Amino acid sequence: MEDLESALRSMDHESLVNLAKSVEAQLSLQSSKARSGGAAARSVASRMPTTEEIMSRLPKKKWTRDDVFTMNFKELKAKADLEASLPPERGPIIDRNHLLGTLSITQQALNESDRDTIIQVLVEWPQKYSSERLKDLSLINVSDLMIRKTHKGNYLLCRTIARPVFDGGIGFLLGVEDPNGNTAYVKVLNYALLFDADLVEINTIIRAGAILALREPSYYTNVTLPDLPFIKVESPSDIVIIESDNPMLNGISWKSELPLLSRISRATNGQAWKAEGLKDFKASRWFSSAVCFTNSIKFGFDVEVSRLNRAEVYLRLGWNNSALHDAQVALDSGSLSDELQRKAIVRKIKALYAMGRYQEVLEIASTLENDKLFAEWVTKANRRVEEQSTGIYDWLKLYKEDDKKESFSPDIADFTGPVEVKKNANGLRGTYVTRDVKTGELLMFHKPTFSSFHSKATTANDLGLMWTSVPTLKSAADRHMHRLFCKGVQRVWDDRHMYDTIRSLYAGETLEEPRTYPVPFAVSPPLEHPTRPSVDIDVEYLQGVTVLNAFGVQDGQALYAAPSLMNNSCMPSALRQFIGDAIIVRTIQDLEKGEEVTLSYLEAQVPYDEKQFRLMKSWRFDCECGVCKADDEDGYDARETRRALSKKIDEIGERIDKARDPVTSKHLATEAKKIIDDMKRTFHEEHSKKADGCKYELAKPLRYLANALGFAGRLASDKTLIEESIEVKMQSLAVSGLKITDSTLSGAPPKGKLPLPVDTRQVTQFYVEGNVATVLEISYYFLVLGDKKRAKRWFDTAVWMESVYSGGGLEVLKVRQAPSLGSMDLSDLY
Ligand SMILES: C[S@@+](CC[C@H](N)C(=O)[O-])C[C@H]1O[C@@H](n2cnc3c(N)ncnc32)[C@H](O)[C@@H]1O
Repeated sequence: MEDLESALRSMDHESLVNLAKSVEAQLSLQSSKARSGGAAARSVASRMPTTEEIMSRLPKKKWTRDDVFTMNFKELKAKADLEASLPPERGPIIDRNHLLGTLSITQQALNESDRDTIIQVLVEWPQKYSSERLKDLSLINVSDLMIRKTHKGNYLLCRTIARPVFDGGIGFLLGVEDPNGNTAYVKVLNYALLFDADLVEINTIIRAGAILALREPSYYTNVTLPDLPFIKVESPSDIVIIESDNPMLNGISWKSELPLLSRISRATNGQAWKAEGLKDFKASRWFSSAVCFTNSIKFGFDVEVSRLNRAEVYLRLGWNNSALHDAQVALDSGSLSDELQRKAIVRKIKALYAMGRYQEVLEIASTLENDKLFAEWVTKANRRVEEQSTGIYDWLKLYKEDDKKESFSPDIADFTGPVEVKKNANGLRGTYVTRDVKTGELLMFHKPTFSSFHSKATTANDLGLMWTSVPTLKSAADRHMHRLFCKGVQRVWDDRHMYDTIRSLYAGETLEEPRTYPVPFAVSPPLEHPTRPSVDIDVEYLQGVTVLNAFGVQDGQALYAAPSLMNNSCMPSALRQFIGDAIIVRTIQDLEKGEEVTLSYLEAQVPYDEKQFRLMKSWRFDCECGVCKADDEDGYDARETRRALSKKIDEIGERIDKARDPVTSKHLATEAKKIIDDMKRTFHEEHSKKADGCKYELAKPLRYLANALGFAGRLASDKTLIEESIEVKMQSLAVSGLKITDSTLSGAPPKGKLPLPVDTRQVTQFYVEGNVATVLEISYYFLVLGDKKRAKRWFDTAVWMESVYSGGGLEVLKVRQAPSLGSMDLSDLY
């Protein structure tokens, strides 16, 4: 801090007070009025309005794309467009002390911020990134910078004059100078790899005195501090950290002296860099550890060991391509001892395995099968090869592990079934089956492209985030989506093919058209240096893809490539589920070759108006599936009545769950029945026909009613009530999309081997755990009634349903339906 402190000391009292005021002004302004990304703000916690609140402001409204666009973004976009239309102008000369003082005070304010502090970030339009090679750009200086201009064809060479300040949100604030000693203020946004870093790591990557080349920099006015315009670096690939011995510095001399602190490097020889690398490795500072080992390699110290160490660090960062390369170079050196050679082979295998190149793992490991470790790799890789080609997995083991572990990432090979991506007649791209498939067929089981578990997120550095992205037309009141995007930056860092794949996913209506999916395979070169990504990262596109395609998984969020290409239907043909952070997509109805595979983006029970609003707001389309059309035709007033009745029955449901005697249960059943009858009247006559019987909002109320009837029936040994309960349970399944072919309650079932009492060409549209439980309850009630045959048929139906949903059958049913099975003795049936 010496440099900042001495700068502050050199200012007189009045300038200090003014400086403090201006920074405060900047901070408080940002709390009430969002500003361009990356600055701290003290403010009270605000929250996003609920759907009810939004809808109450605009009742009886069918949401259009324009409504949603207008709400927040039109004005912001107009402002950004206006700013962009003004001519560039020369900025003021920046006073070094003012810059250093601002950085220092900002750091102080951040240190003193409490947990309630929320950073408001407004991501403006468009975010820039350069795709020109540094060597094709020509040098400019600070005095050449023009405000409101992106300096195409140029790079700015500069070095930092203070430690970077992480603003707690999405940016690092830097003070820099050019070789002439002229200073500039830089905001480096989206440098995701350092957001969870500690000071040691931050200062290793961008140390005070670091030389930077900023590719095609953009210069902006600072509205709150007009004498501090800033360079905004939005893509982490635009900031190139230059080593002091880089030939491009030949002939460059720096006019001003570096402050003392900046002259102190963390290490000055290879041995010391290696030791620092090991220190960082032990402290899980992977990124800076990779930089330290890169330095020890450069100094020629213990090169192959350092390279192998770096390979291990790369594996931890998910940079498998570069890890593979390092391990291979070490092996090719021919200088490894037996022990190091073994390490190199293991790292190579780990990298190949992580990339899904199981055949290559087998080729290497099978020649070393006498070694126990390699024999295990052979077993694992063989299993993965089989999974990849057959789609056969040990579901029972996976579900059990998922039950036990938090933040679980299963060790599986990705499987993709008979699907292809193509456009329909309206030009909408989607996923289609390439052959006839049966209900319950596995279409995809994929590990995430990148994921972020909430429980694993470190919050040591950052403050709350209120994030509004104009390009993606999205806002978020927490940092989970932003964290996922950061994982995306890390994921594409050393993987060109993955980056191309991201570019082929839909990023929203305001951004470029996605490229064709799937993309041809591209070999990625290994990282030249850990701080230099192999791709030019279009952060705006990556953000768009992340917010539009992310799936919520247990305890986090994840992005998957192929599953992002499925469109929505509220009568979906497939269902997605998760085991840990891996996604499973299965059909829930028989499909003919060429039919579309659709998922429901929202939960079944969401009422139409909320659904329409959420689909429009988040994905900007109006769903035209049968259920939505039928619900739309019911009319707003009928739907409003239905919503009010739904709320009412939820209250009765709570009382039903608490009831302990048959009289109360019977009484509640009568109340529930009346409300359900009223709800049924809110669906117009043709609704069933148009929506294939689906009336999702009735499912839960019917279950409440059935529970009340069943409870009363069992306690009072009243056969009629139990039968009534079975009947209502069947109705609750039917309104969820199950086609019941035998709803008889008594009498002789047909002779011979009986089919199930349901049409197995389609299962309920949603996997609500309650659905399988409901079928088990029907089975149990038949058992109570002494009808073992029907009990068995319905039990077999539950096993079939569970197999459709999970691929697992009876044993998986026992795991997933353990709570239901624990409360009913069905052991006679299996
Ligand atoms: C996750 S993507 C689905 C795949 C996308 N169609 C593509 O080409 O990559 C979500 C976007 O697809 C479009 N979409 C999904 N379901 C739709 C539907 N039922 N009708 C119209 N557009 C839909 C919307 O533009 C939505 O924002």
